Amino acid sequence: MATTTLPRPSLPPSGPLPSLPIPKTRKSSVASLSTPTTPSSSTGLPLPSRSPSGVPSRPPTAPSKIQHVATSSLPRVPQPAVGANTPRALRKTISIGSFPQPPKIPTRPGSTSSNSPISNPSTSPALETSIPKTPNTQRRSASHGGTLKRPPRTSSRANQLRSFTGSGTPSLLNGAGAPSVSLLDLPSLPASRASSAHGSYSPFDDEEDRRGRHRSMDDAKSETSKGGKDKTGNVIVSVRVRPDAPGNESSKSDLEWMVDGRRSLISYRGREGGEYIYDNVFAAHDNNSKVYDSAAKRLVRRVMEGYHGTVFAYGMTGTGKTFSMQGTASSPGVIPLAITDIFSFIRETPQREFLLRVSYLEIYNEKIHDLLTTPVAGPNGQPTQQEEIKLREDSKRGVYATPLKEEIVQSPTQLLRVIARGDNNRRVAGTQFNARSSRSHAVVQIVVESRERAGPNNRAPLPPGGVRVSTLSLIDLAGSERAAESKERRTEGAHINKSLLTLGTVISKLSFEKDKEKGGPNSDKHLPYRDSKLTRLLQPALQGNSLISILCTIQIGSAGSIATAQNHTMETLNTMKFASRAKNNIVSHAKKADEALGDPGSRALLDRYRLEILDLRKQLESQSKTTKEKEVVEVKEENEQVEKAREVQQEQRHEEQMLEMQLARTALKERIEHLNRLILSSRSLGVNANRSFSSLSMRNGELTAPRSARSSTATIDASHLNRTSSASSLRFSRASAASTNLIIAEGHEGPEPEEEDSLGENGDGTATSAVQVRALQADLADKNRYIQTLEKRLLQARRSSHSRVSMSFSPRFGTQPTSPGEEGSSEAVIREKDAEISELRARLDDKERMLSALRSAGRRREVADLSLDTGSGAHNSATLRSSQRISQRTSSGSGSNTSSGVFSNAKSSGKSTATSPVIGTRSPVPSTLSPMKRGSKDSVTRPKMDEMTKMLDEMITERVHQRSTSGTQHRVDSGVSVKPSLPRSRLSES
Ligand SMILES: Nc1ncnc2c1ncn2[C@@H]1O[C@H](COP(=O)(O)OP(=O)(O)OP(=O)(O)O)[C@@H](O)[C@H]1O
Repeated sequence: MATTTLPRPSLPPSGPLPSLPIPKTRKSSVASLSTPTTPSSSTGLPLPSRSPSGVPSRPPTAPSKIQHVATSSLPRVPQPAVGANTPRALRKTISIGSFPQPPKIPTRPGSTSSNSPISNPSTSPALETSIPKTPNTQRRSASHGGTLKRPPRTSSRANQLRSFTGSGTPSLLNGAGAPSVSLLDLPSLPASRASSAHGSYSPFDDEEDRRGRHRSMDDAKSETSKGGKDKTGNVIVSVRVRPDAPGNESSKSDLEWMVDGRRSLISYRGREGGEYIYDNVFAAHDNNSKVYDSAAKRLVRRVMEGYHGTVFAYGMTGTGKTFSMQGTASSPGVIPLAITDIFSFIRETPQREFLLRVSYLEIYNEKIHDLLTTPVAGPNGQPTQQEEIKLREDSKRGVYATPLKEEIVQSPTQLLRVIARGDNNRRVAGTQFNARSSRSHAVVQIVVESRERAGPNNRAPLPPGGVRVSTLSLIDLAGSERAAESKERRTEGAHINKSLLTLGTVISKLSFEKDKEKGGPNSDKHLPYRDSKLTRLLQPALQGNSLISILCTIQIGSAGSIATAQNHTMETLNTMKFASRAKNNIVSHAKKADEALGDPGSRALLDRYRLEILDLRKQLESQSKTTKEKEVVEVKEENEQVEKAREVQQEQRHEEQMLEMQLARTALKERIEHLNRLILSSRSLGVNANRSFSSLSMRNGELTAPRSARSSTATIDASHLNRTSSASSLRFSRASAASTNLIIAEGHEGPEPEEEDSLGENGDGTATSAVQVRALQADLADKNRYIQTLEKRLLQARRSSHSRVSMSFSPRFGTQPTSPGEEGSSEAVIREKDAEISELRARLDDKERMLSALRSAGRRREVADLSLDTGSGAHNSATLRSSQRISQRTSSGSGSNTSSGVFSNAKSSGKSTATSPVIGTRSPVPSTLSPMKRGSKDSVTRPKMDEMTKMLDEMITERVHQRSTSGTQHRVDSGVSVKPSLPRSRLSES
């Protein structure tokens, strides 16, 4: 027979999640939820009545009756007392309605309920000898021809296989058990039919389910009142009969079986025949939905409420275990329907929050494989070996496989996909009995975490109450099978059989546990959980920590051949016995899982995630806070920086401005001081040595003679008209005008320095000083104005180079100081001014020298005059002096109007009618001097005067020539317009 092993897809493995825990609270009590079961009552299952030899008894005439009785109207038949010593007599059933009520089954020989009409295969004397052999012994026997007798053929197959719908027999699964005993009979939340994945639910089912439950409970009550069987309650054992393959002829053996689903009874009339009553019996036509509803639905709901639950399918290969657990698209099995219910429950329980994680493993050839982890291809292309998964045990988690991948799921579809992925990875192969036989035990574990949802007013970090963690294990066992043809199949089969045998053995020996509790003779018997991975993994459940639902699948059809029929019968009987032992021996003390209170180290992801979420939220908040603060700080800093920069800029600008101002002020002050110094020295020079020439002033950059000086000069001129030649005066005037830019009238006879001095010294000295002071003041005012003008120009020059100067002085920009050229322009102006001042000083010096020369010439002339005018000239001189004094007095009193004073004085004397000697105009010879006098005087002194004048003229001309050259040069160089007060025409003349 060709066998194929489905290849596993090579997907990258994902990191394993924490392994699934299996709580191990073997000795926990469920007193609060269910009344303790006594050993006798815990055996609960009505088992087939057996003959003393151990062969189940069967009613000899039942089949013929069964087929004619309507199941709905079946009356209950009084239950015969069957005990260990009950004679092996088949219960005679006239009709289904006459089937007896399920008897109480004695748990062990000598038990108080040993009068149960149905004996326990594992404990009844009839089975004492056979049970140790089962299942392997029996299988071995069967494979060697079988030890079981062939049941007598009593009826036709059609009649025998007739099953009865409706559940007249009390069972835990269908809710018929005593409500106070079975957790699985506790009222559950109404089923959410609408949530069924494939619409397998219907209102009819609901109604039927309710009716069935009510009916069953009534039955249970009546049974209890009748002293009927007790049940373990938390363990549900169901048997499902697989329909025969279409086209198979019915064999005689088929007719020996009778399946009564309504009463959860299977009757076998062959050898070792009898009646087997379970919690549920599903006939061939029962669909997966019914199987789930009756065998697993309540268990799943209990799991959602916090109990651990285990559902597993057990049976011979090809009998429909996988079909029952997984189902098909049109008929979903226990696993998909459980998933649907899980999410329905979550939807119906808004007061709690849930977290689901799922793992999927298989035990293949006694090795555990993670079906959710896909092996990765190694360097040689071959898939790398998966890390070995081991079973571990600790007090908190019980027995668990590690490392095992767990996936958190959030929807039924997601969960179904995960499981489908695991199914794809499961090892299946074709065998003699199943084209797609599961070669491994597959365990789906769904861990349900739940906790009370926090109310809107709850401000605690975690919701009140802890996290409850429960586990739903859905196990599809590999089928027991006979030796296969291929070595691989044989090896697989050997492992499968071995593990199943161990499971059977453990379950068989579970009765010893009861003994232990009671201190019975078998209390020291060892339970070989560790003999197989399967039993080791199931240990917590088998020890009673979990609600258990066992679905045993059988096939009673002959499949066409006698050999097959024989084989089937033996296997079916073995399976049925296994189911009976499980029902009788497994005691579940399942209780709700404790709520782990906010333990971060606990395996409850809900708590860990909650705490992590809290932590992350805090981090996020602090981060966003920090970010905000940072942003604020950054903005602040930016603003501050901008503000600072602005302030710095402003400060720098201010500093620059201040510096500039300071510089300008300093420069101006210095300049003023310098100029003042210069002025002072110039004034002092003028006052002390050059009184007449110090009165030179500058108006608007032009050197002019102050009026006082002019007037005095005019006066002097007038007084000296008779003594100076017009030519020399003219020459002097021209020379001095050229050298000093004085505006002196052409033709004006130069002043008589001696006379002037004598006027000051010998005449009205006070008046002379006042005139000089005024002249100096005017001169000073002129100079100040000139300085102001210069300062203004300096300021303008500074302003024009403002930005460059700022840059040069700004430390921020680090630029170089102002270029020498720019600075030079200011300096040039200053230099120029200095030069001008120097020039002026030089001119003053010249004038001084000229004055000295004139004075000495005057003295010499005076000496000459004195020598000539002996006696006669004294009167004229005195008169002249007198008139000069008057004139001087008048001029000093009139101030600026000196000339007019002079003229008025001249008019009053009646000596002068000539034009006034206005400075700046050619002044005619004063008329005060008579021509005769002048002529006589000139004739005497002319040679001397001419000589002196000539000498002076030469000196002045030379000097003027030098100065004019240098002055012109200066003016050209500096560009400063120092206009000569003399008109150009006159200058050119000079
Ligand atoms: N109740 C049923 N109704 C219809 N078909 C069924 C039923 N039970 C089983 N079958 C069919 O029988 C065949 C074998 O069933 P399945 O593979 O579920 O057996 P198994 O017990 O899982 O076998 P194995 O132990 O070898 O895996 C399948 O084709 C399945 O569809």
